[in-house]
Amino acid sequence: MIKYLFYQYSITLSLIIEVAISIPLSKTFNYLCDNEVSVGVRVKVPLARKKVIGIVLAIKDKSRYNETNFRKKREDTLGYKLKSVEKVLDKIPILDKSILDLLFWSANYYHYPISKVISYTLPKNLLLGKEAKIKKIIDFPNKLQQPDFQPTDEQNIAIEQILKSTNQYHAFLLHGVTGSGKTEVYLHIIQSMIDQKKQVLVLVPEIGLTPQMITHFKSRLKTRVIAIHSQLNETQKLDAYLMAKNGDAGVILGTRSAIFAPISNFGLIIIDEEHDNSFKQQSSFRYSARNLGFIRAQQSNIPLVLGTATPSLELLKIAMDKKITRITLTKRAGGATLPKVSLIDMRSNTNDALSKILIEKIKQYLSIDKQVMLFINRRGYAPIYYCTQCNWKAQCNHCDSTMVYHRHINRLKCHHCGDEKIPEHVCPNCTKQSLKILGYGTEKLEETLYSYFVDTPIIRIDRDTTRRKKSFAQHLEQINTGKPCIIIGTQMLTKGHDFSNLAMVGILDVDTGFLSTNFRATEYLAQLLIQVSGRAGRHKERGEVVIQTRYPDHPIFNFVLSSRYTQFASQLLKQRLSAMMPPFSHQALLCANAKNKQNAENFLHEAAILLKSIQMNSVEIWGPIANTIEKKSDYYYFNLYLQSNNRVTLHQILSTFSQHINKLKLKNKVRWYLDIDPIE
Ligand SMILES: Nc1ncnc2c1ncn2[C@@H]1O[C@H](COP(=O)(O)OP(=O)(O)OP(=O)(O)O)[C@@H](O)[C@H]1O
Ligand SMILES: [Zn+2]
Repeated sequence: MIKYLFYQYSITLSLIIEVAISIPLSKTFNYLCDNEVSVGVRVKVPLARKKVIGIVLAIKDKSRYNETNFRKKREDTLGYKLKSVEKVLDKIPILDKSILDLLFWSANYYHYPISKVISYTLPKNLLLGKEAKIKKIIDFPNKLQQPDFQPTDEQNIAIEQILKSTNQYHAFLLHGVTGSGKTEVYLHIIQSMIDQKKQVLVLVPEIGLTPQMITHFKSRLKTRVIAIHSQLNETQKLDAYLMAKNGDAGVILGTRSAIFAPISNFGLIIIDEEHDNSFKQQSSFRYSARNLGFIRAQQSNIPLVLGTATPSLELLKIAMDKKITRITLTKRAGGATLPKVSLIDMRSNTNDALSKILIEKIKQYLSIDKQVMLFINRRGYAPIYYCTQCNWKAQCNHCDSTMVYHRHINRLKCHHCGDEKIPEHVCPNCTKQSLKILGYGTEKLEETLYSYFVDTPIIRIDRDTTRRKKSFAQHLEQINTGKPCIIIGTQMLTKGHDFSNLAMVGILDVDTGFLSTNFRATEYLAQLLIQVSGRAGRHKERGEVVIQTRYPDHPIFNFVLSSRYTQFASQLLKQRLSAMMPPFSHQALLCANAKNKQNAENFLHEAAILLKSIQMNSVEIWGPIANTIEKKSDYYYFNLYLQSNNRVTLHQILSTFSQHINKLKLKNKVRWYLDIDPIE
């Protein structure tokens, strides 16, 4: 009798639930569940012969079962027999409604399966079924340290204006010149949120910026500050996730993936260095954390502040359209002025990395105990290893690219696939002993500088010298002592850093930016030049910037020399408008790659035919076109571009396409992906 009652009880509670499982499958699965269950909790379910963890996405049938329709309901729409959930792992949902809304929105917009979106955004330990419990809570309270200055008038206006719009969606572009003290504005608005018991999410582009930003925030804010980024171990990741979720952390600071952090009492989102490309993920789930910032702020009905000295054309356009409020900080804080910028014409200079004028200037600044930074965006010793007799070049066997010589390991390395080899001694083509290196990378620059400045510390910061976990932080510490030194910096050093004794910046090699086929290259170059220049002279004495170039007549320099980024950007916007390119139109990219070149290209031909058959006026299709680097790691890459003035139409065509993609004959012979709002 007892058994019978139990049986009946469980029948009356059986529900059909939809579950997302973190396996590389795009679809979701239906299960029967006999227990109380809510959307967003984890469940353990049978799949094939395994037991796996999944997240409940929906309760599909709320009507409870009775014996008459019991048999019918145990099958799903395709007639498959449903299996039962083995265990419900959580009482409180791991993903609450607000975060699920964001994940569904993202899956839909990026045409990426919801199960994969979830497994990308959830800490691994949760996906493995571990208990949702904090192991080590971050220390609090912090030792506070107030600054010895008051906000400037411009900063005060910015703070007031933003604080007027709390408790509602409102997007602000905080456009402040380099060194204008945007961080100070952030700190004031964050503290005001904390006082109202709200949590704040802060996104920064570069992982290297997080430790110093965390220290700075901890010294100023009366709240627990936590970091979310890829260098945390799995326990730390779970702890951070849960501290954000349960409200223990007042500030959640992280790189792009932190946009998916669960936040219970959301008050504000800040995205620093909004223009930076690292907010767009360039593999698997190709989302833009900056664009999702807008969606998340709208869904949570809170303000969004995007700060930068060099706004992206996207943001300048929506500022023109009055969809975002632009606030400007026109002066450097604390009395500093913008640096003096000059050009050095390198056309008469042969192959030397450093012009004589630049070497003289470095000497001058070091002699008055200042620091100097040289920017070069190429790591390794030399980018080309070639034969002076027959012009043979060391190429990667797997990619369409030359191999870069790295002296400290005496290897040629491919920067695309990571392949390495010992350099040949004789030319493999003409067998002569006439092999040489050409060009400069950070390693060779370091060596050259040593020959001129024997006693000066040289700090090289690139991916090779910062591979170890704490090495970047150690280098920064050394710079922050303020002692005279020469810093060799790559892209990693361009953003956000505030070195108080850095007086001069030399920009050695940006000319490759003029040769790029990407229509955004000039925009990026202008941003890079202004950002790198912006590291000089941020405190008191005016700094100096010297740019070496073989294209001194390029119009971009007119603007950069006089720090007129906005005017330059408006010109670029006009060009984009007349060509109807983004941000005046919307793009998507279908990329296919395969070991067999023909398959990759033909798959896109098939795809183009399918897309054209969907009949959407106003969507243009171009391609297939071979990728700029056609072969990477033995795979051939081809692109098909879709463009439309109407975002909705573009997404409709992509949805229909996704539903019919199984019809494409070559589908299983290629790897393919969709990239929405591509930037490369
Ligand atoms: N009101 C102020 N008075 C004096 N100094 C200030 C003031 N506000 C900020 N500063 C100082 O000015 C320097 C630059 O500030 P911050 O790093 O925030 O600039 P930023 O706007 O983020 O620049 P970038 O875009 O180049 O990163 C910092 O050293 C900061 O302490
Ligand atoms: Zn390679």
